[in-house]
Amino acid sequence: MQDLLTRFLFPMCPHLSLSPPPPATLWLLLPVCLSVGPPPLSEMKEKNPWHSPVAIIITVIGVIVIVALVIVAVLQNRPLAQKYKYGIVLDAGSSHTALYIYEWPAEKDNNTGRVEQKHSCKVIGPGISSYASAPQKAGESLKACMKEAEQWVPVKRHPETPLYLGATAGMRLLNIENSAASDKVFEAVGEALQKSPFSYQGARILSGQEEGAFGWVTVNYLDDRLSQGLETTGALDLGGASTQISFVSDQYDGSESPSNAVNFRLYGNDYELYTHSFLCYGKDQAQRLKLAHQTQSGPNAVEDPCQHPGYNTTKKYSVLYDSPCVSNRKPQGAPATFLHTGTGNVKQCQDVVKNIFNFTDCKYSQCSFNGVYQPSLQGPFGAFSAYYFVTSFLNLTDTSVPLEDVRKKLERYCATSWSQIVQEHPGVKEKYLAEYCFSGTYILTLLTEGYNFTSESYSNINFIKKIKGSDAGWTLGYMLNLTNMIPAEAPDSPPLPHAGYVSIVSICAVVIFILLLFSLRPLWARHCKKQQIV
Ligand SMILES: O=c1[nH]cnc2c1ncn2[C@@H]1O[C@H](COP(=O)(O)OP(=O)(O)O)[C@@H](O)[C@H]1O
Ligand SMILES: [Ca+2]
Repeated sequence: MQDLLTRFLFPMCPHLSLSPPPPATLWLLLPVCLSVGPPPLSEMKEKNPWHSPVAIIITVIGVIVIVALVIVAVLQNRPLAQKYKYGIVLDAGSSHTALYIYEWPAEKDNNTGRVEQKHSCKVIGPGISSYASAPQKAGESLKACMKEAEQWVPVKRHPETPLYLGATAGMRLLNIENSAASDKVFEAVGEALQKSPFSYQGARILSGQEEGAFGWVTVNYLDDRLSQGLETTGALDLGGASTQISFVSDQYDGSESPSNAVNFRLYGNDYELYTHSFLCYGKDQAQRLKLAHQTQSGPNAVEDPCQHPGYNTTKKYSVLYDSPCVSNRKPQGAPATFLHTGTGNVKQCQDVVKNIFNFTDCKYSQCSFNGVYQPSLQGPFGAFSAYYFVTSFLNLTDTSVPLEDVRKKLERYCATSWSQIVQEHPGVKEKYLAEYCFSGTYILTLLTEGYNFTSESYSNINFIKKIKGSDAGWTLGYMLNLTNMIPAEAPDSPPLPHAGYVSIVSICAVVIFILLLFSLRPLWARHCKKQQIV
């Protein structure tokens, strides 16, 4: 460009200098060149054309315009001090409650992948359904985490921050068992949350379908699959009282078993999701189902292949049967307690676990278990919550390891004596330690026999806890839905990023300026000639 100027424009005004100026000053000389004609020959020696008022004014204006253009371009593109919005969701699960704080840039709500988990807080104590006989305590238990949330959300954002509480299978079961008690727990929890400075939006029980579908939304949102219209990931959630499976299958259009269909239109794409929640098939209730089955044959003692050899505990029948999942199976004339001992045999454990599933009744073209329709599995799956806790403890999260090797590893673990297990894991709660052998076996049985994962499709499962720093679970999907943060249609975006737009406008301005100079060239040539003649 500068070369062009030197070769074509500068010679137009030979009166300005005998030799071309350095390239950097060429641009500044242009307006001067244009504004001042060559002075009469008589004046050439005494009057410097640079001192003409018109030249000075035009030079100053030119410089101001260029500087303004650069400032505008720079200011427009500087990273803005980001403002954030917040949302809080309490996951009132059967075993415990957890609080999640989400954060997203205030101006860009609609952009996918923008909402992130800022903080989480684990409520001390059991799940809210365990407070049926003392509901006030359910409300009190949340206070510490609510105080923590007040520290994490900036004070000026408190009144506009929505706060939701969603309860899952623990409260579903309490509601079945004693709906008055469940109402009282919600009352107490509502009272406690209303006292917080946040915008409390209510507490309710999620349906199993919602729990499954919002888990699927979370996983796919965090993976940016929804906004980009990519193939989706299925979601497998294992809780304490229920378990969910959700995925998109080409085979499923909702016509067979419509009750399993959830339809979404997200970012301009339609999704027909298959989802099912199995109440009582979370790992804690599944353990009860299994024990209920085992106690049928001999009510005084249970020799359990799913417990480690040397495990020996006395358990209360009243505790085991205190759940609608098993309450109708209590053996007649059962004693108050039974002796629970371990033999540590995975193959036998698998057989006992299989007893809690019904694989025979199916009125559809195909089923998972208990007569529930399930289309053929498709695509990758993210398995979270207790799927992750158990497989990570057992070092079984690597699904590229053949299923046979996974089973062998589990066999060795279960056959280890209880005293050795306790000794090797001093920091792990005994409640969890006592159940990993069962939970590992249950997970493998549920996946392979229940959902029909094969040795090949098993490797499509990813055991995950977090995706890009946010926990996998239903809470984020629930909040995105309630705050309308995922648009049904893809948001229109400008064809060019801002920096590109500014650059192109600047280049165009310069090109137009140069073309203008070229078009004026003959005029100037004539003008210069005239001056010389005079
Ligand atoms: O560190 C852990 N190790 C093993 N299991 C865990 C750990 N933390 C949580 N869990 C289990 O994860 C499950 C979480 O279930 P949740 O309380 O969400 O029930 P829900 O989803 O059925 O309502 C429970 O079975 C709980 O015992
Ligand atoms: Ca859960």
